[in-house]
Amino acid sequence: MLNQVYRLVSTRQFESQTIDENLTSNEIIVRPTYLSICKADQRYFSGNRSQAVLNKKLPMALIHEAIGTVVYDPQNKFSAGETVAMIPNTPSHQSPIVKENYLTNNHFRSSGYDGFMQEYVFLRHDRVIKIPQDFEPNMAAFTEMISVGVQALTNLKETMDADQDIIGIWGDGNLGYIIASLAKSFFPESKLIIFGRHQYKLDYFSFADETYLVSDIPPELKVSHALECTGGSGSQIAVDQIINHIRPMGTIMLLGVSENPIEINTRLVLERGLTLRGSSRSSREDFEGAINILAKDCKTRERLCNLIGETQKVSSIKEVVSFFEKDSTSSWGKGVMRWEI
Ligand SMILES: NC(=O)C1=CN([C@@H]2O[C@H](COP(=O)(O)OP(=O)(O)OC[C@H]3O[C@@H](n4cnc5c(N)ncnc54)[C@H](OP(=O)(O)O)[C@@H]3O)[C@@H](O)[C@H]2O)C=CC1
Ligand SMILES: O=C(CO)[C@H](O)[C@H](O)COP(=O)(O)O
Ligand SMILES: [Zn+2]
Repeated sequence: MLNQVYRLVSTRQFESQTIDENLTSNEIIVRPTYLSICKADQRYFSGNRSQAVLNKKLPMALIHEAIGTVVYDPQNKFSAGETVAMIPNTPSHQSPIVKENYLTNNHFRSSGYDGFMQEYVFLRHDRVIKIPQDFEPNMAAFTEMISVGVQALTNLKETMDADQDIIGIWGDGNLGYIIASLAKSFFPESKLIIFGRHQYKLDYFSFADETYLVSDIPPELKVSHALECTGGSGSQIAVDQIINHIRPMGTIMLLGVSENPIEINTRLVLERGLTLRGSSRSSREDFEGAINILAKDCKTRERLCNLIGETQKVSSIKEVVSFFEKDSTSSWGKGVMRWEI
């Protein structure tokens, strides 16, 4: 079957390429409908990766946050027209120890393998998951990012000590907001404090117990554990600040992506017995967890709808480029394309 794949070929330039695809019995065909842009997509689109990485990974279809409708399922596990979230990570084997999103020879769509900017997506059965009909589609489009939050909070719960008093989140943007929205499901008794750089963004976190501008944190304030959700150059400052505002033996979850290594004050990490744990991407189990939480808790669903930013129908490559440009300058929320190419 001939399929149009819309690949980024160079900075800010997409091309439609025709691929002849063969459906295997263990695969399903999905028509993408709502596609949500991640900061990782923006780094490729704007060329904010090393030339070596760009040479290695491009041309490549972007987008790893998307929902779609089932077109054909040879195993009839899904009916045509059903709405599904597509899981971007495709592991080639299982491990009793390593979670599927950390296995080495993974294929992660839009990171070396074609993402969801396609006419049709051919996926393994276990890489799609049903989305309840009452989920707002622009919010459901970023189920993957919500599943990343489930993975991070699950990892924190696995690693932290018995002190559950105060959970601190550094980062007042998309990832920080998602994790803050999920935190009460994981730590209902804990106090939630958000640390950000913009008061107008912190104002969205009205459900948190406290918020602070990072330029104005009381020196004596200490959190039990923290999640760093900043990335880029901000993460070095954030991690340094967390180390200075965390209790002994606290756990720091690292989620922000930086192009260059960051410096960490290891002397204080040792002195305070801190644990740093990386958390990246997510597994099918995290998608199931995210959907279960949202299906049961419409308040969290509504809260996450506050994260819907720019939305637009796109029916040409030109409109995709202009939407990426618009998203890159948007001050709040997730940009979501209604895919009509
Ligand atoms: N680990 C994973 O699996 C995933 C990682 N990510 C990564 O997470 C990072 C954040 O993504 P996203 O939330 O979408 O980005 P956003 O830009 O929406 O949010 C980041 C926010 O953190 C603020 N910030 C920067 N420095 C600090 C600091 N020192 N203390 C507190 N806040 C700070 C930023 O302010 P300002 O804009 O002024 O810098 C911005 O408002 C990115 O690097 C992204 O690639 C995203 C998805 C999954
Ligand atoms: O956004 C993410 C997951 O949702 C990851 O940070 C992203 O997949 C990292 O990929 P790359 O190394 O290609 O930037
Ligand atoms: Zn992402």
